Amino acid sequence: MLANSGRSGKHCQQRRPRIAVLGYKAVSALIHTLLPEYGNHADFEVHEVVFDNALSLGRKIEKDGLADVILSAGANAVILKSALSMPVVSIKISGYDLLHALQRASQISKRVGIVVYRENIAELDEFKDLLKIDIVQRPYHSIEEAEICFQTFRNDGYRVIVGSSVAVELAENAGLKGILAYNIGAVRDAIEDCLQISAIAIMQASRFDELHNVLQHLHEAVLAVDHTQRIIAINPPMENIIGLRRSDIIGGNLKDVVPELSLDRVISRGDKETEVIISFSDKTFVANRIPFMENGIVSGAVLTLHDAKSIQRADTTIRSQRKTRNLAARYSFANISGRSPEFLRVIKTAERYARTSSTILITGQSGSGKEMFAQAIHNASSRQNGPFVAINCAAFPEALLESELFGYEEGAFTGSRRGGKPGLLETAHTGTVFLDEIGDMPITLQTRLLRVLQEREVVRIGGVMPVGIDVRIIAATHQDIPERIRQGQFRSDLFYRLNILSFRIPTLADRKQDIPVLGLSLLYSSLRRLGSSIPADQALAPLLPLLIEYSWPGNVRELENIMERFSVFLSQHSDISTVDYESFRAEIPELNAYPDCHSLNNDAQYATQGIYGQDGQIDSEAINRALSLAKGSKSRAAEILGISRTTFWRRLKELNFDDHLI
Ligand SMILES: Nc1ncnc2c1ncn2[C@@H]1O[C@H](COP(=O)(O)OP(=O)(O)OP(=O)(O)O)[C@@H](O)[C@H]1O
Repeated sequence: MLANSGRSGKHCQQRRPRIAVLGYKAVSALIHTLLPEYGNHADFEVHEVVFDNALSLGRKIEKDGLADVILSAGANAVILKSALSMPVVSIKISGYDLLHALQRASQISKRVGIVVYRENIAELDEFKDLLKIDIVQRPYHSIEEAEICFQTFRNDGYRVIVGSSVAVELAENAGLKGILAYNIGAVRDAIEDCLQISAIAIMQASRFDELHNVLQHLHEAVLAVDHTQRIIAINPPMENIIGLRRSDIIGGNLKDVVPELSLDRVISRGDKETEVIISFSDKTFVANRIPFMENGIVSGAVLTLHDAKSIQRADTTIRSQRKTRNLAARYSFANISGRSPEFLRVIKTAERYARTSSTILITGQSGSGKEMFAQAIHNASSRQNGPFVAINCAAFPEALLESELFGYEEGAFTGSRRGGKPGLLETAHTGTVFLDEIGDMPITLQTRLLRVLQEREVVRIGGVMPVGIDVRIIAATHQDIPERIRQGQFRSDLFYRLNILSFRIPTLADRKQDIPVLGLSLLYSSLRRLGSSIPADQALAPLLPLLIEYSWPGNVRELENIMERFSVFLSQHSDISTVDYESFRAEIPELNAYPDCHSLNNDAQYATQGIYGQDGQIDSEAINRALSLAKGSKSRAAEILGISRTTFWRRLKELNFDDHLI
């Protein structure tokens, strides 16, 4: 039997089984007899206690984990088994033992009393006839009751009784002969049971230790219970959430320690519950409750808790990282063309702002380059590796703009996507949000946006849980916001929040000096895209006077448009000398508003030599042409030629222009 006791397993070798014996004198005497046989296989702690003392000691042993199993007998065993959840092995009175004890008793007297705890032994009547003795059974429930019982036996003339170790002790106290009902064989069997149970307990404990070690390194909060909801493992994040130390709650029952987190349902049903939203100590968690099975029976359950906010954040980060490529800003400051002093000032300001993290408001007419600046700022900022998300607030109906910006939870409205959808503010986490045409944002959404700017948190439509976001806002508008505020169309508090840093991009009409350079770069890239080899500068020259005269209500975007149309027109020619400028001019009626322009075909001769003349320098012809286009205004003529006034004057001097002209 010993060989089968499970002590050969790998885990069992880690430590010896610990057996606590809680019995009375006769039991401890038997155990001591067996110690030479079992002392090498297990550590025995023998305590001589009964009833309440046995119970309180048993509780302590269980709580402090002082033994793997308790070995007991009679009343003690009954009491301990009903009160403890740790294993309690009782010494069983076998029929043979009893027969043996009764036979010994019959040699003293033919009238034998049997005193057992609570219940009568049913088989005794058969022994009566077999041994031809008179047997009387008396159950007892307390020491006092047992003492009275022995007095009665003595008064009734009994001389010998058979019973448990307590009974034997009390009988002898009452002047009777006590014979122990169990013999050494029963105790040996009980010790063998204890060794087997301990081996399993040790194996489990070592599994729990491994589990415990793994759990210590997890970020999520984990707690495991056995099938009775006794807490068998817990990790530090869960200790923090519950607010109790591992040593205080391990071994305790989850239902008593933290009833709110009870795993009753999963244990009784055996079904897992995943991603359940729960509230615990004023926080929202996503909980998973998973039962674990052994041989098809639920043997315990695991609870994991994730801070809902951190999940949302991780989700947002994953989503935004996944989309980064699509959400990347294309432009940097290097792509921004323009040399006019006022434009250079704007670029400098924007570059300075890029180094900060504050909200920026860019004003300027439509097409003046607001988004381009926003992208350049993002790319020059510390957020350059985060997403750049742009939305035009004037391009959506209010409800759609709201769901695009703030996102929504599943079921927030009819047709909402399963699992909900994050808004752009969430998607832009760690990056920049460009809110174009903010001046056109409906006032109700302005209120929501203001809250986001103040709290740095977004609540999805239909949701309750705020999600923390780290975004930089760059807003832009062509509207006169102070005027919108006066009209009650814009919240002044939002304006102050947005207007922390601001700059205005001048209109193209206000910086005509930039037209040659901008026109050239736009035409050049457009021709390249079409695969045309026509030289952009030569092709552009004849058109420049017209471009400079034009008022550009659509700003750079309009210039970009016209340059694109021009490049398509040019790409049909293989040689610049064959380009018919008059017919192109007919294609762009808006430019024809320019009153008394020259015939472009006459100017086309300049195209072959570029805007600055044959040798790349501005020659007298070019100057005459520019002066005539500018109706004699020298600063205007300099603008037409795309040079500064100083350069223009220097060139006039070099070319010995008439003094009156100078
Ligand atoms: N300084 C510049 N250099 C080169 N290209 C420019 C410049 N400014 C604007 N653009 C080009 O002009 C077009 C319009 O610019 P952008 O979209 O940035 O203007 P916007 O002010 O944001 O317009 P809207 O207010 O209508 O949205 C873009 O294609 C951009 O590439």
